[in-house]
Amino acid sequence: MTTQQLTSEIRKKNSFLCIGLDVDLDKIPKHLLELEDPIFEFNKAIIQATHHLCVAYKPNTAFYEAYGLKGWKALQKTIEYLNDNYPEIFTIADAKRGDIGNTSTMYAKAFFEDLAFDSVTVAPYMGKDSIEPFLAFNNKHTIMLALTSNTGAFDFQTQKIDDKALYKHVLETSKQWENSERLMYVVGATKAEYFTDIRKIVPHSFLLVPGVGAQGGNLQDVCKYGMNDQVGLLINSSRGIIYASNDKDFASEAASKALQLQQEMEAVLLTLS
Ligand SMILES: O=c1ccn([C@@H]2O[C@H](COP(=O)(O)O)[C@@H](O)[C@H]2O)c(=O)[nH]1
Repeated sequence: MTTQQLTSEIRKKNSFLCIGLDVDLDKIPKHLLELEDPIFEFNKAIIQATHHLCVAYKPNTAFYEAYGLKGWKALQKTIEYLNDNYPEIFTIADAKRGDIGNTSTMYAKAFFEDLAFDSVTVAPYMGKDSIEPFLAFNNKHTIMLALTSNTGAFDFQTQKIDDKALYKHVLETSKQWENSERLMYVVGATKAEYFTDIRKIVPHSFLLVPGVGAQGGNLQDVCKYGMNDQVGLLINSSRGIIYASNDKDFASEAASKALQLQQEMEAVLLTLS
């Protein structure tokens, strides 16, 4: 999917919501556990109830890898279900990969070719030759951690090298890499006060913004400081939506939570036009 297609979907749905599919078998409704593939059945019900309210889904691969082969199969079925039924929806494998070049190429093949995700998250720590193999894939997007939502972000990311915060070095340096127009960046919603500086470095890039909902990030502040003239934001909520209820009404309750966020987004978008 191209960024133009993503932007047009945002305009069509008046939404830049990304729903995180972080499935924890201890948190999903008990009646699903009797089914052959509870993880996929949970995802399918959430997707059916919310697809008209969001433009992206983001399974975090940790929640699938934790269940071994059956978890990986559920991830595969989920992405196939999305691509077959909702090809207009942007898909993100939140896997935070990155390694020496030949290994990164295999990670990229796993997520872009085998699983056919539109994008994958990567960690910048190993530098240019660990990320360029992902960027080599046409019409795919590589979403690099810039300033994360957790408190540990202050351990390294905001520390200064030559009087400049490390996350700024990450943003500036990555812009020089081959096919850097295929990069997007992760910036936590809990770091709203940093968005103005970040937009000075990457004014046109899409930012994936986790941390709204369960982590307490503020949607209005993120929009105020992080939005560009193409919107340029994908705001993620996982637990705040998918675990709105752990009873038989889980999908409709998830849809209610997604609707609240979509309506807030629509109100923001109206002020732009
Ligand atoms: O800085 C980051 C990077 C990734 N995440 C991931 O996003 C979701 C957030 O889930 P919530 O339940 O909405 O808090 C989860 O998969 C994280 O691993 C992040 O939170 N912060």
